Amino acid sequence: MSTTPDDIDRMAQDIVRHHATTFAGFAPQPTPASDTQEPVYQAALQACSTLGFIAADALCLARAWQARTQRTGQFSAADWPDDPRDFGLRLRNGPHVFAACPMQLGLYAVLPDATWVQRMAHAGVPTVQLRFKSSDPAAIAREVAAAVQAVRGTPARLFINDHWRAAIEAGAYGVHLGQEDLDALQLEDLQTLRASGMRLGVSTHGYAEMLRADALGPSYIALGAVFPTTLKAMATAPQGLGRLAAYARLLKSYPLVAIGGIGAEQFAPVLATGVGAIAVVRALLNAADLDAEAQKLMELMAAALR
Ligand SMILES: Cc1ncc(COP(=O)(O)OP(=O)(O)O)c(N)n1
Ligand SMILES: Cc1ncsc1CCOP(=O)(O)O
Ligand SMILES: [Mg+2]
Repeated sequence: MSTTPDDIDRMAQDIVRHHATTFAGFAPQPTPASDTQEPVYQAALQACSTLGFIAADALCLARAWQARTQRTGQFSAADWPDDPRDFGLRLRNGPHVFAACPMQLGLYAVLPDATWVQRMAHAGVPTVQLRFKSSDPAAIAREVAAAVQAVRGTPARLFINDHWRAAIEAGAYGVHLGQEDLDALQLEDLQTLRASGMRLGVSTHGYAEMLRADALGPSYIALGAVFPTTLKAMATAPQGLGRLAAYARLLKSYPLVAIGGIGAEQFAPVLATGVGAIAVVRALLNAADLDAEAQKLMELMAAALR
């Protein structure tokens, strides 16, 4: 007996009913055109769009729902897909595998200059990032070299945001690149970066970007923005804790970093999703007593990961 459009609607409604609470707060999105007649795929595409996933992410989820149904021989509306096999993830088995970093990067301070990097590394923050926004090559080289010097003698791992050539030059621990940064990279650049032994962290904001990141075999994957942030204009809505938990289940074999709008009050619920690190900007930069705030955030992290 063939599946009718009403059957597909019923399956989609069943998915939405099971997951509406977890993924509450997102405006329904238009359902993208389906490139297959497969009923599970169509139902999942419709449901995930209703739940507010953007087209690129709803398509990934529909493929995964369909792949799992095929793999297990059973359609389940109740279980959100979170098996890497159903998404075709490579999990660091692909051709571009970057050097490993610890699963728990801990408190991750994203900082505007080398002076800040020095202060936070000496306060004991385990992971720091120089996020120095400049297009002046001499200023970039100077600041990156100063940041590398600033962490000397401390155990802090230093990631350089954006400026990957300067990071290689100065001998940083790793680099952090976003989706637009990846767009600007040639294959040879990726090869150069990997061959340098630098760790690579990649920003993601949903399923399609997570799949793109996974194909590179990065050292860690950043997930955000979890909550609204005023620090950076985001192209995607704040993802919230429900999505963050689903992303963390799917990517549990990677070191994961949550970022965006996270302050002390959110540390426990964010860490409960399974991520091993929280990246913060304003929570540190706006603190009245910087060193005390860094200690407090590190203690919150240790308590939650204990
Ligand atoms: C840990 C971490 N996560 C995300 C970002 C953002 O990177 P990107 O999307 O490239 O944006 P810019 O920071 O370059 O404006 C980050 N820097 N660090
Ligand atoms: C750089 C960046 N990328 C995603 S959110 C963000 C800013 C996070 O800043 P804050 O912790 O102050 O919200
Ligand atoms: Mg960037």
